[in-house]
Amino acid sequence: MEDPKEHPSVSSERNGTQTATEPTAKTTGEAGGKRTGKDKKEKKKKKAKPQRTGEWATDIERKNASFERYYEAQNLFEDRTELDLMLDSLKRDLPTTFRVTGSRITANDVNDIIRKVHVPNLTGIQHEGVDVDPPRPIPWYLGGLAWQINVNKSVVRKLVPFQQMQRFLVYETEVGNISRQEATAQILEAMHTLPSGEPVSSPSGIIIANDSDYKRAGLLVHQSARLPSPSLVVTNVDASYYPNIYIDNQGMTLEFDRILCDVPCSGDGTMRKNAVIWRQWTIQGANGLHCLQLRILQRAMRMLAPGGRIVYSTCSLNPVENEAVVAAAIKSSAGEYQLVDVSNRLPELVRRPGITSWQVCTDKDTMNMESSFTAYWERLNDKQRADSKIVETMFPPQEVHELNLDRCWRIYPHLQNTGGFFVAVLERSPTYVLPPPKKKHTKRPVDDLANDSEQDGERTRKRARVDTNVEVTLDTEMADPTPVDTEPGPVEKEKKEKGKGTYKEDPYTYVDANSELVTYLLKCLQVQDTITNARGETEAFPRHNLFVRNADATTLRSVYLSNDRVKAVLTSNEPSRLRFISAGVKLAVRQDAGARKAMAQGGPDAETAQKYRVLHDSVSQVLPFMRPEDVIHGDTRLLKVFVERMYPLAREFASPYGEVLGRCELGHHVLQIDPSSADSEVLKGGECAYVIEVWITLTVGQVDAPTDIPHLEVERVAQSDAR
Ligand SMILES: C[S@@+](CC[C@H](N)C(=O)[O-])C[C@H]1O[C@@H](n2cnc3c(N)ncnc32)[C@H](O)[C@@H]1O
Repeated sequence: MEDPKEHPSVSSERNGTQTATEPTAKTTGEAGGKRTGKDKKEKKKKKAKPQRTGEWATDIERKNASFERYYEAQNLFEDRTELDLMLDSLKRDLPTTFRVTGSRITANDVNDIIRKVHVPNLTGIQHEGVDVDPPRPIPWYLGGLAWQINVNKSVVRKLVPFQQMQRFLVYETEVGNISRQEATAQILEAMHTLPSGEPVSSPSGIIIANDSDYKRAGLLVHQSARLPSPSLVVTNVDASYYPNIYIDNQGMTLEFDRILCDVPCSGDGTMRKNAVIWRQWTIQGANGLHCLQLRILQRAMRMLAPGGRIVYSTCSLNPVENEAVVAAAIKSSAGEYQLVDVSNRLPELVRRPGITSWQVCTDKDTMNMESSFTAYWERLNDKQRADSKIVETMFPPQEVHELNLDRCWRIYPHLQNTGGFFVAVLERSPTYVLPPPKKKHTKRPVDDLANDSEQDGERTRKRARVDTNVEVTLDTEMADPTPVDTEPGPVEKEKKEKGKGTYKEDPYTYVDANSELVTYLLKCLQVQDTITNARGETEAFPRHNLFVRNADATTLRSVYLSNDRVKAVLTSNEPSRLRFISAGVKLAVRQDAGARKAMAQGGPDAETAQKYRVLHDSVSQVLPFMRPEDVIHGDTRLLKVFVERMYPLAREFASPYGEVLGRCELGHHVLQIDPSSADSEVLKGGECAYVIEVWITLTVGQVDAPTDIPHLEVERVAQSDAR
């Protein structure tokens, strides 16, 4: 369920031998011939400057005889013609889909702009005499917040209204209001949304997002930066050996209420957008992932709380990666886990039930397909058995009909013009009693981690009932399908080595909540210690959850904020065991420039200049704790100046804002803009106020100012990161 463009592994870094954009010998006419110096230069140039991913798709032949034979043998459909429909669909480009991010207070406003401006603009137009389909809401997606554009990219490029919408999408994606499908981001959004639909800026739960690939883990940080959250921790470990996560120093471990195992897979369901998979798909690749997928799922099963749920998903249609994994995992749980009947969920999403009979390809050369492990095993000699990479769990187990595999969802591309997916929901019995805890291990080297899972978390764990909203995602994108019957090549080896790299992240150091530094910081941010919230309860600003990313918390440069649960995890675990990559949200940064300038110029505010500035994305963390009179209220004229000017001078704002900003103390301020003041009908209808942070400082003479300003005049200048 991921965006291929975000997947470095499908482009040149994936196989390290031939990039998707490299011309093949066939297309360059090089086959057999000697390369000239010019050819080599050309090739080097092309290598150095790869085309954007996505553009290569059209060059790839969408054919793979082994793939087609493999799926023919699976008998997925009653009628052979349906298989043809599926294969045909896999050969077509995937329509563009996106969703408006649900928890953002702007979600309805952004959706309204799509509905009221872009859809009408794109309705009733034609391209080369053919009607062009306007964007349509995806019927099964909640709240009408997901959209599909069924128009070919080449057409989009030619039609002005589509170009306009494209620009809108790019911009809104950049600021986080629109998202290509990313599971982690969606879970984060869900955590930031109350059941009533109301957004919540500081949920009490924790989400741990993990990827064993360092770059991909970095991508998780990057993607989540669009929805900064004090609840998020990103880790970089092998999910099949995920270490126990302690939440105190007594050995109490975290149990998750929900786990998403979006496991590495062969990705054959993504062929519509990653056409390169047509070329790369091999049976060894798919078979080779089965054991890792099973280990990841089984590790997740041991980290789940009684009554909790796991979603196991792949973007593959291969039963060996899907039903076989789920069946083996349930079987191994000795009745503790079962598949959940989710047939009443998302009724408009067309899908088929999981299957109970499938074939395993036991010989890649002959494409020999078998349905019984016993029959396969019996015909092997000892040497063949020792070398065999085919394992019993790949086959349908004897009790296949008792496992409710029909509760799994198979989402086929031809049913609703989508990619191919597999989804299963597993539940741990609520009555399962965890074994007593074992003493906590501290400061163990990273390589020891396997023990946590293999010798087993179960025996080591103390029962820790933490409340709801504890979630983890144990992976991300399609991994390299390492062939099962070959040694890993140099690229795989290098990747494995990289994964084991030394942990070199900055430490997470919580700041003394009662220190003068924290008091000063909160004063600069105009944060009150306590407020009475909308429910009439007294709520304290979580000053005890402020941390810095260095060992010495006596000077605060960048200040981060987490919630209590994230703090418990960060402070109870050796960072190198869990390999924390990022946690919480960056709240504020020290910005002495304004103060220094004021001092240097002897300006009137030299004494009072504030030093901390809240980051735009964290305004929602401080706003509820600000006194209403400290928030500057305005209309869209105020907003317009910020949109048009990088460093507007106070007097460039129309009255009364020029005067208001001119009187403000230097430093951090928050502006709240009432949308009903907008000129545009669409903006006017918006439900939410625009809130932006503004930093007021002094400027000397002309930064970007009208020429009538005397050169050395000291003036107030306002700036917002929200631009
Ligand atoms: C299907 S993707 C998940 C996509 C992700 N949910 C998203 O929305 O972006 C699988 C990911 O698993 C990662 N991976 C592969 N092997 C892993 C392992 N042993 N442990 C953790 N992650 C792994 C890959 O790097 C890849 O990013």
